[in-house]
Amino acid sequence: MSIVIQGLTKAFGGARALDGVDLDVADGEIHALLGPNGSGKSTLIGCLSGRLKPDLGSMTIGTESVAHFSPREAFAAGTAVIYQHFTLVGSLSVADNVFLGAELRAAGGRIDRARQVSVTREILGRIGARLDPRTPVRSLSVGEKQLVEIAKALRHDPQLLVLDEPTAALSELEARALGQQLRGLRASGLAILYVTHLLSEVFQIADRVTVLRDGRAVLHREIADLAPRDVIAAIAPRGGVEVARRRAPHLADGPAAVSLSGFRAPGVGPIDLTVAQGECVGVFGLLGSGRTELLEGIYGIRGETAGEVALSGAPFRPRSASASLKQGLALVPAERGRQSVFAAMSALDNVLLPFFARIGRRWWRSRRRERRQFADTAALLALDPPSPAAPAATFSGGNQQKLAVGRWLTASSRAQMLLLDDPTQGIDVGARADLYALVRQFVREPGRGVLFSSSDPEEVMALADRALVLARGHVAGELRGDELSPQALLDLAHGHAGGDSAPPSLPTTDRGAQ
Ligand SMILES: Nc1ncnc2c1ncn2[C@@H]1O[C@H](COP(=O)(O)OP(=O)(O)OP(=O)(O)O)[C@@H](O)[C@H]1O
Repeated sequence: MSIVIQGLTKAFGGARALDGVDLDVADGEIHALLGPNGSGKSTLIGCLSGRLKPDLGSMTIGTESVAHFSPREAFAAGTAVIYQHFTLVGSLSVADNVFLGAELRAAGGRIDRARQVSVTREILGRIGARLDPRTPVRSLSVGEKQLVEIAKALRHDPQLLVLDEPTAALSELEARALGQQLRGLRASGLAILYVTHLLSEVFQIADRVTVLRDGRAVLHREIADLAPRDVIAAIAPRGGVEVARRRAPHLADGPAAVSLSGFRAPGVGPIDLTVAQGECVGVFGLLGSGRTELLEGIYGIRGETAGEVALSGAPFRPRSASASLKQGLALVPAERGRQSVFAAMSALDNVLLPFFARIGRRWWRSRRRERRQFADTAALLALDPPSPAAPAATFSGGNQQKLAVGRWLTASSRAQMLLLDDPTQGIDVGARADLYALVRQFVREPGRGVLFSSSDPEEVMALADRALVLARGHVAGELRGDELSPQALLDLAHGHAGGDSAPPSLPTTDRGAQ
């Protein structure tokens, strides 16, 4: 048994993020760790990596059993963690990144670049990655950077490799390739703990699964003995999003909430598109298809745009976030951490931010009303913890995303046209269903429209009335009514015109089917 965790307990203030968790990962096993947002997954990784000190319990890696690790001890014991956010230096080569801080030196103290390149090539070969170790990291795709992170971890011959939502930013093909590489590593005897929200991945690559809820392990079983619905039931007893659950599309023929004609922004266009009032339109595309560029272009934060845009019939020129907000056009960007959540501000301030913009610098604020508004949003989104005063930084990743999206869906929202870029990244299956319901409720109010982007066909199926498919910055097609299916979305996104020329084995997507 390579790693055994027993009775791991960790509280923040009075709240137990981990409450007596037992978990073991065998050599040569891929063990999936799932659970709703805020269930303790990152806390558990923090304890394994030495970033956090558990209050109780023990961790045994190999033969060494400890109550807590320092980061250095965790590393020495053979734990390597790969986070969602890369730790690479763009200006350095792949090999220099792999050896950063632990350079190989030739006699005389000079860095032995030739040896670094050959060792890196050998490690990359081990995971089947065809990458030149001399390439600067900045010119690599997201998927390739992920491989460099893995190579960097493997250089230290870890016993346990922990991956924290590794496919969140990957395209479908990259995610599939990563799956294969991990299977290769499993065959070499490595223990792998794989944190994800995507059930499709779990069923494709994991041997066993542990589900955490409220800091406790509520399911711990061989994957072969489970069906997806068993795992969903463990994560979200109230009910999660099921595969291709399709609502009746709203066939909007009312006035336009937003219309684009010959619209171009850097990396995308020309696009002709109308989102009618009352309509929720999905922009589907793989990574690099131009979906983020389109949304940010309309919002006015992508540099020069061309073509015509109208908001509720009135001509509009995208130029800045503040100008857009004034016109009732709001964007929730894809990278919440960097762009839209104010880490040091309280949860309440984060959610009610648009409302404050409206009342400006007025001295008067009704704390009671604010708290009520916050409580409504928190309840609707199952925010965990639902505490208004807690700084956003103390919320789990998925709960921060709820703050970012929830702020525009509150009763106080002044947004009429909402642009949502990959809105459920990092959000668990239960909260995802809540969020979809809220977006639909938002768009039912008079005059409103939603344009969202996604790389998950199931998300488009669940949320969109109609879908625009982008590929390489251009419109590959539009799907509505019965034409809209996961296969049709993927076919168009991959540049296949018809269903009979489908790309090989399609169940995987970069966000996965739920
Ligand atoms: N530094 C901190 N201070 C206070 N509370 C914290 C801190 N870090 C985590 N928590 C709380 O601990 C609980 C577990 O959070 P954790 O980040 O481990 O969840 P998670 O399962 O990784 O969630 P997600 O799927 O959203 O990433 C949450 O209630 C969170 O708010």
